[in-house]
Formats: sequence, structure tokens, C-alpha cells
Amino acid sequence: MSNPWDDWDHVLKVDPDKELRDGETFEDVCRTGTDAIEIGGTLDVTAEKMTRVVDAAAEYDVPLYQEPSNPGVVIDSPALDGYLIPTVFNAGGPFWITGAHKEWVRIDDLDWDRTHTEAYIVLNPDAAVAEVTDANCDLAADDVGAYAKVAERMFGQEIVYVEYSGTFGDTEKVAAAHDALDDATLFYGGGISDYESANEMAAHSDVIVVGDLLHDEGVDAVRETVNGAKDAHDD
Ligand SMILES: CC(C)=CCC/C(C)=C/CC/C(C)=C/CC/C(C)=C/COP(=O)(O)OP(=O)(O)O
Ligand SMILES: O=P(O)(O)OC[C@@H](O)CO
Ligand SMILES: [Mg+2]
Repeated sequence: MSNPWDDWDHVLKVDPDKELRDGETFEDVCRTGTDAIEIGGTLDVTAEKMTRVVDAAAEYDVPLYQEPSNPGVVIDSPALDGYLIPTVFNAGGPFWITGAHKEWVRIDDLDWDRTHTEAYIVLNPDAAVAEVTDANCDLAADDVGAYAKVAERMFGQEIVYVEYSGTFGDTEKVAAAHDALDDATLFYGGGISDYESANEMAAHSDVIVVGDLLHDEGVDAVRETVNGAKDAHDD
């Protein structure tokens, strides 16, 4: 079965809790050449802030996905192509693996056709997501590869996400996850800041995710990362 992300090289992650650069608009954001926009962040996200971003991006034709950090921020909008729901394979306890999901399914009527999961392997211990989920980030490359294989083969995950949010990762660990997967799509996110870093990580993954750069440097810098990712996959 084919999935939209099979054809992606680049995802832009917009944090609803952060501002765009002065003078930049969501139209500019949607015209960076990214393949999809993921809307989410770990800290201080609310349904209201989510709605603001979804509404602002709705009229452009880039696919829009919500990535909720908890069930309380999920919004119901026809502008969304879907929901990418994290599950943190190396979380310190079950809540961020299946517990939050159980609570969500209990209280909400889910649109299953638009709901997909991302099997996160969180590797930057200083990131908010690592602290919130109490992730065990002390993993060697072969541990990372083994988690990726478990995610794909035992849990049927179609997306595995190596997450270094805030810092550029260890290419050996990213490559170990990539090598472990047959069909699942490997997302890599963390510290991508320019053409070179995008090009380098894209060589070890299927999709690179760019986050803070949008809020810190703006849309022109993001466009360079799109070029870096696409060039890596064209070679
Ligand atoms: C069941 C539902 C609907 C939600 C639960 C989803 C889960 C398990 C979330 C746990 C992991 C998490 C908080 C993911 C959020 C996405 C993410 C990693 C965003 C990046 O956040 P950071 O960049 O670390 O944080 P800030 O941008 O807020 O600093
Ligand atoms: O903000 P950065 O470091 O680009 O990370 C992107 C993304 O993986 C965060 O979830
Ligand atoms: Mg962030």
C-alpha cells in the first residue's frame, strides 16, 4: 500500500507556540518547496494555537498534518490531510508509548483513515521531548537499528522517526535505523540548518524534518534545506 510520505524528501515542522520571522507569512512558509507541513511542538501548544496555524496554511496546496503532543491539542479541521501521532519507543514508561493513545481513543471518535503513527526514537537528552517522555537516549547505533526493526517488523510501523530535536544527530545512528528498515519510511529531525546539513542527513534517511530553522532564520534558509534534501535523493 502506498502512503503520501513515500514520495516526500522534506517536511517542515511548524511550532504553533513560536512566531514566524518578522515580515514572513504562512503563504511564504507554504512556498518553500517542502513536501508537507507538520504542525506541532512539545511545550505550550494549545488547540487554539494549532487552529491558528492550520487556518493560516489551509488555502495553499501543501499537505497539512497535525502532530499532537497530547490528546488535548487535537483539532478537527477539514484542512488537515491527516494526523501523525507520535509513539516513543524509548520512552521511560508506557504512557508515551500507548497510554496517552488509550486515553485519546477512549474520549474521542477518531477518523482512522486520516490517523497514522510515527515510531519515535528520541536521542537528544536535552530536548523537551526527551525530558517529557523520560526517554532513554543512551543508545548505541545497533540499539537504534534494533528499535527501528522492532517498530517495523513487530509493530507494523510505517514511519520511524529518529529525533534529535535541537541538535544535529550522529549519522552512524541514523544510518543504522535506515539500514534496519525494508519498507518503512525513515524520518530524521534535528539541527538541520543549511544546504549541507540537509544534504548530509538526507543521504542517511528518507525524509528530513526541519523545525526551529523556520522560526529562527526564516523561509529562505528553509528553502536551502529543501534543495539539500532533494539533491541528496536525486543523486
Ligand atoms: C495520543 C496523542 C494524541 C498524543 C500523544 C503523542 C505522544 C506520545 C507524544 C510524546 C512525544 C511528543 C511530546 C511529541 C511531540 C512532537 C515533537 C517531538 C515535537 C518537537 O518538540 P521539541 O522541539 O522537543 O519541543 P519544543 O519545540 O516545544 O521545544
Ligand atoms: O527543530 P529542529 O532541531 O529542526 O528539529 C526538527 C524536529 O525533529 C523537531 O521535532
Ligand atoms: Mg522544537
